[in-house]
Amino acid sequence: MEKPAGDDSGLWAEYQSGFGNHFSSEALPGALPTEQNNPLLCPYGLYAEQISGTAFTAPRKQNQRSWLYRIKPSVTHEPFHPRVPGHKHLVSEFNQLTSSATPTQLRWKPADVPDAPTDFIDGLYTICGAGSSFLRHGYAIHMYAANKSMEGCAFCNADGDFLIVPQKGRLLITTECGKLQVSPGEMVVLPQGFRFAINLPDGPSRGYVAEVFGTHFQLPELGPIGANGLASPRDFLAPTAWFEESFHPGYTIVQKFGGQLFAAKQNFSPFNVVAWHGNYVPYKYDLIKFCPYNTVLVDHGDPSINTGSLTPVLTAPSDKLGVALLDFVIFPPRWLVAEHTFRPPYYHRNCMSEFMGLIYGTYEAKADGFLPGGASLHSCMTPHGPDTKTYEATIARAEDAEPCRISGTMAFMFESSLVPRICPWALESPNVDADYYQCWIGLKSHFSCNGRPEVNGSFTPSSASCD
Ligand SMILES: O=C(O)Cc1cc(O)ccc1O
Ligand SMILES: [Fe+2]
Repeated sequence: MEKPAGDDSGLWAEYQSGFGNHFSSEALPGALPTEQNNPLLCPYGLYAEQISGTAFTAPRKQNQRSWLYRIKPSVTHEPFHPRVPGHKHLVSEFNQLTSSATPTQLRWKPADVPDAPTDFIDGLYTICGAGSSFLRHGYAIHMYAANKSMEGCAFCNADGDFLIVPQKGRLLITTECGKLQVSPGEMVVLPQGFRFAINLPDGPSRGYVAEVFGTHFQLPELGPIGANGLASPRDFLAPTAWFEESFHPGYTIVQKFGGQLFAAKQNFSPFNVVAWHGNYVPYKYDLIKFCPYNTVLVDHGDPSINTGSLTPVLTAPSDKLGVALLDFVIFPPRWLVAEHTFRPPYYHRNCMSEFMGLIYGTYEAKADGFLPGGASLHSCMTPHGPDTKTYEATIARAEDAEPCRISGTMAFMFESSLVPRICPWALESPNVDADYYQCWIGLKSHFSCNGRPEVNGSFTPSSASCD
């Protein structure tokens, strides 16, 4: 049970801990049928309803479904119609009509939260992505900037799972399984199909969203690390049953279906699930609980689970062994101890594409310009690495690098094997940092044919060749 920080109104949400568990929860005693899933008459006169997150026939290890026992079934609504007003900035199919590709390094300054009343749905906008929600393969990366709670409506994403990373402002999320309070520094997964409503108790709010089509997030394998470390299953928190019975004329279900919003009216709250059980559930995780593993002698390990400073919290797998559709990776506070090693991220080109965001603090590879709430995108094989200031400062103190602690920072990466296409409004945004490339242009040659590289002195280009 957790008390919301800064909230003296009492407990807002109660949780159950674990990842991938078969949870069960009831808000009224005896509301959960215990002998079978689908009794002829459910306790309290409830309706039984299943939500399936995988095909019925998916292997048992991957199979995800939950049984919801509710006052009225979710089918009790008028027909869906395209929502008016529509939403022009959501994409779930990435092709030449919706988005474009560029290999250039991209960086965005933090977006301002709009002054006009904007809720989570209207404040959501797609940055980039790959594949198609219709074909059940791919992902979209969105951001949101909003200032007001959703009122009289619930959102349902038929396209994929949302992994939300708030950067500013708490999210009070009511779901069919119960409530979740998510603060900056935490993340939350709202799986495909669940209805939810987001309240913004702190007003101006913004953050990042990864959406995966056709698969779900799972914990990565630990390999030689052993049975413990990285994100611990018990630190994942799922809601407990919570319901309201309200006559609510004009309540709207807003369904994202193929990137388009549809609306359907009903006269009651969809948060009418009195009891539920199953392993298909929303959940949250506090990133500071992550237990990173890292280099203890030399070199900057590869950004992989075993050796990197870069360790996936969650991974959405592709069909290729060891290759992610989308990894969620964090760069948490930790000790750097490597000897005679360039400790920041190395310069690199990667067949995977890297979208990064910063929740708070500064990121070790960028002395300037990568700000909390901002973002960067380095697509497949696009070169990138530390900016000039970081490089020069690192080699200037190379001789006496003591163990040091990176503190007060939380950066993250959505890393994918599918190459993203970028939405036009993201490319044309006034927040695009047109001078991003300048952060590397100043990297000068330290090359010297004759011995040790010149580090602090001035460098004179030489026409001599070394052989
Ligand atoms: O590009 C980045 O900053 C992310 C990153 C960090 C790191 O430590 C190694 C590789 C990598 O892509
Ligand atoms: Fe990188």
